[in-house]
Amino acid sequence: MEKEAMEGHVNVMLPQENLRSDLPNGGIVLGHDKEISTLQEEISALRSRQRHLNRRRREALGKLIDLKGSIRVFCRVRPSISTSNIKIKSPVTVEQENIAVRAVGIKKDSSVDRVFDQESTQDDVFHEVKPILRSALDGHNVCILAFGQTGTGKTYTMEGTSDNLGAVPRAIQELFSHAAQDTSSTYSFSISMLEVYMGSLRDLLAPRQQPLFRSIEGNTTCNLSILATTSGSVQVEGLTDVAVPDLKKANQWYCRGRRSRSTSGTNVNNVSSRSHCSVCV
Ligand SMILES: Nc1ncnc2c1ncn2[C@@H]1O[C@H](COP(=O)(O)OP(=O)(O)OP(=O)(O)O)[C@@H](O)[C@H]1O
Repeated sequence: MEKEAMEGHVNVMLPQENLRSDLPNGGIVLGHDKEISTLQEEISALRSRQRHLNRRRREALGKLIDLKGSIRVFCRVRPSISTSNIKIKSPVTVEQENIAVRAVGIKKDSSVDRVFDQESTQDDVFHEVKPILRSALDGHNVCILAFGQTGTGKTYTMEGTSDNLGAVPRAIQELFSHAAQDTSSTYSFSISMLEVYMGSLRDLLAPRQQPLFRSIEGNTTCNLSILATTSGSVQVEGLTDVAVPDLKKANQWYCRGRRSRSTSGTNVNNVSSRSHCSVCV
């Protein structure tokens, strides 16, 4: 059984004589010793190959990001919310990388990396987010930011609904699932959540102040400052940074942030692994 497991892992075919259990004079022990040392060599060779391939994959991903640009802009068009049965011609024309909006006789064209039309699904959006998560797991800082005026679908895209999850819960699941599969590295995650609203930053994970009235939610930290460190990275002063040991905990923190979020404004979430890799929404 043990042997089966080892063979399954490194895919090594052993000579038939090593498998015999009736060899005289300690033949079994000697045979297995040889077997173990062969397997150990195979394992260390495979590990070093895996390290080499990982390095090459990271380099390739880095080049891809350089080619595509480290900032990618997507545009998602929300389906029109009709209050009557009258069909109104959509003012928006969508192509793969272009979007044109016509209003009061004026046409405005914009080019972005990818346009998601009215029929686009949460899966379509998350498909574009996935490579960024790979980058985060490799130790790079990444940021996904939803921006738009009220009612344009930021919350829907980022949070989604319980039966149609958005980018953030999917990203958290994806990060933890990759980390669980990768037995060659150790990952540590922390999560912080920020809301940018009316020009100020709010830490959604900071302990609440006692509300004055039961019906009024206590305020969390407001007007946090964004600072640049001497190394050029950006940090938010006094931000609660919560270590997240597992997916369950990550979801708990995420839900806590969600509950405290106001109905309008941009949500910023931050999931980090190993060094400072982050996903902001
Ligand atoms: N792609 C979509 N498909 C279906 N419904 C959508 C989509 N995008 C947004 N909606 C719906 O449109 C409404 C407004 O969306 P949402 O609350 O996400 O906007 P928002 O940008 O977060 O607004 P606010 O800034 O006010 O919080 C919601 O009822 C949401 O379910």
